[in-house]
Amino acid sequence: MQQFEDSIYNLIVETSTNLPGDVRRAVAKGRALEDKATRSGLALTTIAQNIGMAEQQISPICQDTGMLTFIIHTPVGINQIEMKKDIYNAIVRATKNGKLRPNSVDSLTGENSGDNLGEGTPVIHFEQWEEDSVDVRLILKGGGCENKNIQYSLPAELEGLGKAGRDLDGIRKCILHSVYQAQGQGCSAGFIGVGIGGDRTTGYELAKKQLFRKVEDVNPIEDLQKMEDYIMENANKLGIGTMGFGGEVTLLGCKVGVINRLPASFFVSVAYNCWAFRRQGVLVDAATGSIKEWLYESGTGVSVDEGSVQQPEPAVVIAAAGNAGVTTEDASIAGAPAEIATAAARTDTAAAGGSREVRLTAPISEEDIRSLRVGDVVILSGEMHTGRDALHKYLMDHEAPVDLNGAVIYHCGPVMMKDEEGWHVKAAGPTTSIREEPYQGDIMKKFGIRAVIGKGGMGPKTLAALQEHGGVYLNAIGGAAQYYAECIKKVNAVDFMEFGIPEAMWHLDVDGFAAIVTMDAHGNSLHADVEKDSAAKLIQFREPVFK
Ligand SMILES: O=C(O)C[C@H](O)C(=O)O
Ligand code: SF4
Repeated sequence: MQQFEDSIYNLIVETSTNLPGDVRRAVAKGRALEDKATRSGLALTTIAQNIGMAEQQISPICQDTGMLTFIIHTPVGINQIEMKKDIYNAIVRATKNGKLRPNSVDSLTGENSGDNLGEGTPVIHFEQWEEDSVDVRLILKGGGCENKNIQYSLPAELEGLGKAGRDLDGIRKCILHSVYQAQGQGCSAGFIGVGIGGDRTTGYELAKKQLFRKVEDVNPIEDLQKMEDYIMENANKLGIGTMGFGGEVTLLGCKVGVINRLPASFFVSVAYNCWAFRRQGVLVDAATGSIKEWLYESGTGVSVDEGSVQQPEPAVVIAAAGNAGVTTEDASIAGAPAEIATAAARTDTAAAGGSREVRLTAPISEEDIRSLRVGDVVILSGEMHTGRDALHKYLMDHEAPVDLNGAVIYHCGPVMMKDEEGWHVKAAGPTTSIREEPYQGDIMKKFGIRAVIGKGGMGPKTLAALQEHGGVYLNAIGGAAQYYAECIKKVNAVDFMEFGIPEAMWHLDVDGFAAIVTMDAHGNSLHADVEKDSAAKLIQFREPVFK
C-alpha cells in the first residue's frame, strides 16, 4: 500500500476544497426556490460564489475543516496499524499546506496540537468486508453545525409541537423540531442525518452515517422514504431561511436510518450538517494503495447556479441583499429579477427602517454606529481584529494588547499559512457568535468596541449592550471563507498565538468586507424576529400526520 498516504492526502484535499456534485445540485435547487432579491437569496448567491472560489483556488470551502471522520472497509488481512500511520501523515501534510485548519484542541488546557492529531482525533472507524479493495470515506463536519446536533428521548414534550410519542409521528415531530432549534446557527440551508433507535452513542453514530448517503438516493424502507419526503416538503415552511435570515429554503436534504433499540429506550438522534457538506470517498487498490475510483460525484463541472443568476463581485452580492426592495437599480446590480415589491414586503425590520449600503472605515464613531439599522449593509475597510472564545474569556479580566476604541471584532478562526513574507489568510469565514454571549456586551463596553461581526446572531444581553453603549452586530455569511479571505488585504500582526491559530487575535487589514446589520443600537434583532416567527409556524405541525 505504498501509495496509500498520497491517496488519503488527495482525498482530504478534494473533500475540503471541492463540494461534491450531489451537494452542489441541492444548493442549486435551493437557489431556484429562493427569491433572489431577498437576503437569503443573496446569501445563497454568496455561498455559490464561494464554492466556485474554493474549487478554483484549491483552498478550504469553509475555514472550519471540522472533525476528520473516516469510515474504512478493508479486506481481511490488511494491516490497519500501518494504514493509520499513513492517514496521520497525510493529515499533518494537509494541515501544513493550508488544506485543513489545525482543529485538535486539548479539552482541559485549550492547547491546539497544531497538526490535527491528538487524543480522539482524527476519528477512524475500521470495518472488514469480503471485497478485494479498501473503501475509505471521509466527512469534514464543522463545529458550528455539530453544536446543533440534537438527541431526543421519546416520549417527549416538544416546544410548539406537544407530545411526541414512541411512533413514526413522534419521530416526525422530533425531526421538525431539530430543524427549528438549529435556526441559522448551523449555517443553513443544511442537511440532516437522522438515526432512529440504538443507544445514545450508536444513535448519534447512525445519524452521522446517514450523511454518507447520496443526496439523491431513495430510502429502501418505505416508511422512512415517506418521512424523508414529508420533512423535505414541510421543514422549509418554518421560514428560517439561509443563515436564519428568514426565507423559503432551510433544509437541502434529509436522510433517515433505523436500528434496533432497548425496550426502555427510544432515541431519535439528529446530525445537522451545514451547506458546506464536505464528504467524499475513494476505492483504493489493496496492494498498491492507489485510488481506483472516487465514490461520490465530483463537483467539478456541476453548476451551483439555478440558471439565470449572474455572478456579481463579492462586495456587491451582499450589498444587494441589504438593499432588496429599495430600487430596481439595486436589484439589477446583483442580476436579480424584478421581484422587488415582494422582497420589500418581506424584509420585515429592514423594510420598516429602509435599508442602505453604508461604507465605514475602522475605527468607527458612536454616531456612525447609532445611525445603522437592521437590514443595512455595511462595507468595511480598515483594521479588524479576530476574537473568539479564548480571547473573549481573556479580555474579561485582562487588558487588550491593542487599542480597541471604535474597533471591529470579527468572530473568526481563520486558516493561516506562513512563508518568508509573513502570514497569509487561506480561509476566513465567521464563526457562531452566540458562544460569546456571556462576554460580548461587557467587553464592548470595557474597550469601546463598536462593531462585532459573526454569524447566527447574539442574545438579549448583547442586544441591550448594543443599545446602551452604541454598538452593532453584523452578520457575515457562514462558511463563505474564500469570499471573505479575498477581502483581507494584509495581516498586520497577531497576538496570543499561544491560543492556537483559530483562537489567536489576528489584526487584519480589510477592504470591501460586506456584512449585514442584523442587530442594531435601537433594540432591533432580525434573529429574535425570525425565531419568533418560526416558533409560530412550528405550531402548524402539531396534529398527527403518520398514524
Ligand atoms: O470554528 C469555526 O470556524 C466555525 C464553526 O464551524 C461555526 O460554525 O461556528
Ligand atoms: S462555519 Fe458554517 S459552514 Fe463552516 S463548518 Fe461551521 S457551520 Fe459549517
